[in-house]
Amino acid sequence: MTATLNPHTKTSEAPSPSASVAATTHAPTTHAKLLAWVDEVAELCQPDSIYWCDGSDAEWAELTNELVAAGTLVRLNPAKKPNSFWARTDPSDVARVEERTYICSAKEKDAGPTNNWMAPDDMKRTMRELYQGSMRGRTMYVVPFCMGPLDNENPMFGVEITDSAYVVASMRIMTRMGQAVLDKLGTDKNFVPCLHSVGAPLNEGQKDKAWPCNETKYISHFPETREIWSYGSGYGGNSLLGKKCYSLRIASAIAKDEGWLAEHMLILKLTSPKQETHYIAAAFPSACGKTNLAMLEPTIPGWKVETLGDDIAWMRFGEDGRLYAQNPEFGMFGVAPGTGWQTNPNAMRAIEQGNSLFTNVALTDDGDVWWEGYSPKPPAHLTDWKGRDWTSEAKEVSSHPNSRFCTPLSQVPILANEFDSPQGVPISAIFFGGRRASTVPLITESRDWTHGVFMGATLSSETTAAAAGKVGVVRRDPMAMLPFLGYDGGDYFAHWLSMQQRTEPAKLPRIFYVNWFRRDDEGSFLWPGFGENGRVLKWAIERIEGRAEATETPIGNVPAQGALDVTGLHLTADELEAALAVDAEEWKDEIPMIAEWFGKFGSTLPAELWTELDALKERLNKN
Ligand SMILES: Nc1nc2c(ncn2[C@@H]2O[C@H](COP(=O)(O)OP(=O)(O)OP(=O)(O)O)[C@@H](O)[C@H]2O)c(=O)[nH]1
Ligand SMILES: O=C([O-])CC(=O)C(=O)O
Ligand SMILES: [Mn+2]
Repeated sequence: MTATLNPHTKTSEAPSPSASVAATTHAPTTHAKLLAWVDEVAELCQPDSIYWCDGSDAEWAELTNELVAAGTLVRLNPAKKPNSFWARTDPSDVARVEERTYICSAKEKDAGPTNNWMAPDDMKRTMRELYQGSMRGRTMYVVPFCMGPLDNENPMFGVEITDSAYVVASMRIMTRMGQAVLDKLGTDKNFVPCLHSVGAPLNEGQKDKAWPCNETKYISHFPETREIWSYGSGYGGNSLLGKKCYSLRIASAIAKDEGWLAEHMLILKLTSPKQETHYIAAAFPSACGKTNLAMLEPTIPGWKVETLGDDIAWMRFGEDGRLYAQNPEFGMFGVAPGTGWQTNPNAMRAIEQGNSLFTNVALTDDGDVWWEGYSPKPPAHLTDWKGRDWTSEAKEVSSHPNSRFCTPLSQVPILANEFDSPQGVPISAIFFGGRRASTVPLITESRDWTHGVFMGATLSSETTAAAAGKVGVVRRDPMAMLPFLGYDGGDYFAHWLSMQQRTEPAKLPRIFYVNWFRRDDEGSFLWPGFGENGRVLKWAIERIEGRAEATETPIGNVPAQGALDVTGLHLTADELEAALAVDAEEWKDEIPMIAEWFGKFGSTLPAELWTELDALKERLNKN
């Protein structure tokens, strides 16, 4: 193993070793396939050295020290945020790049109409050229990781090779990683190879940038061979390959083959004052409230939420025929702006304990972080996410709208004990939700599973800063998976519908559609959201328990008058009515948009969904 992790400390007179030799000589594994792959990548990318990550505290300390020395990280004041760091990216590398994300299935039709596609051989040829020598002057890190608990019956292994120490540090927070994973991998277990390079080789003596990246970016997935190749970006969803790339895009393809679901969902445990417990999974598009709902502090007395996951759920059938969910992740990569003591106190409590990376937020003069919504008033002076002086007079916000905190889930004070359970937790309800200023009511209950799948398949939301591109444009985002589907969307809907054949339909979770983001004519949110969303969870659970009243509408069941608990809430009757309203005219306007959306999928769109659309149309016209 190389003594130092940092290529920057390499003296210029030291000759570059032949990397491929180093790969196997000191490897802490005898897994032949893994060794061969590491050799192959080293030969292609030509790093100066190879380092196998063990996941230890000492390694974390060394990595972060070196990132501080390189100017990528700034150590925060330990009295404010112990063992934590501030990172600023290149201003061009701040979010997922959906335009540059590819599903390289063997056949184009298998990627479906919502994904970019290139033939696997063509993509590999293109990317091999880019990877050629792309790690020159750098260390190549080998990061063995596992998505989900290591004691799962079939642990889901991955190995990420990266030339970014920032990625290694982030992967240590986000996944179970290091020597324990290598040990479990043994000599021949399967793993998903994940190759990542920032695409910024260093010539002899060339000074590195604090945030190396490349204008050319590719985030490529090979669903049949279960491989991920990423190039050019160091940012979150583009570079932490265990997250969206593996746990959603590749896992969704695996799940389809094996009869389970890999979804963009939070998982929470809800306990009523009567000590009834229910587990709820909820899919909202990026930056639409998953982390917040997962950690909610209900305002209604006696109700309790505990967290299991804030972004991804893998759901498999248990022996009892119910769907059991597990969070494959180990950390949070949460949206910073808007996270504060008023909105998400549990996230703040987790962050306070430190051991975190903060990316593209602002830095205070006493070495703490700040972002819009962190506290009601900003400090007098900040260093903004671009490294400039910032005061409240500044025209721009201090933190990028997609700035993030990366924090261990173990620090969430309300983490449920079942978090590590290899069985997962049985899901009672699934919520689909989006960010819609109009049309979509606070909560609607589906009529049955097929109707619930229709709700998910037609889910729409305004785009957010979580992806590069325009913000605030309404688009269809089926099951909040539009950017994360590893195969054809029509086949995906069919897979969802097929759950009814895999168990007794009564055992499936009840599906609801929610919208925290409806606005009045002045543009203010109609519903206070955050902790008040506990009231909506309560109604859903009481529906399942058969205790709450609903009114049937053309789009599904909404809370009957008085059924939603609004005790103590400062909301006028008009405001409540507006939040819950189903406006048939607005919904009639949705019909052609849904028809156009469904039309995109051609023959793979299940006929049941067209039938649902026809039935909705009919109900609206009768209205
Ligand atoms: N008005 C309103 N805003 C909310 C609510 N819940 C979350 N938000 C805001 O929505 C933004 C994103 O919330 P998150 O909970 O981080 O979203 P997410 O779905 O976890 O996002 P990703 O991590 O990108 O997948 C933040 O600015 C929140 O403050 C709500 O109930 N009402
Ligand atoms: O993947 C990312 O970069 C961040 C994230 O959680 C999302 O966009 O949903
Ligand atoms: Mn989140």
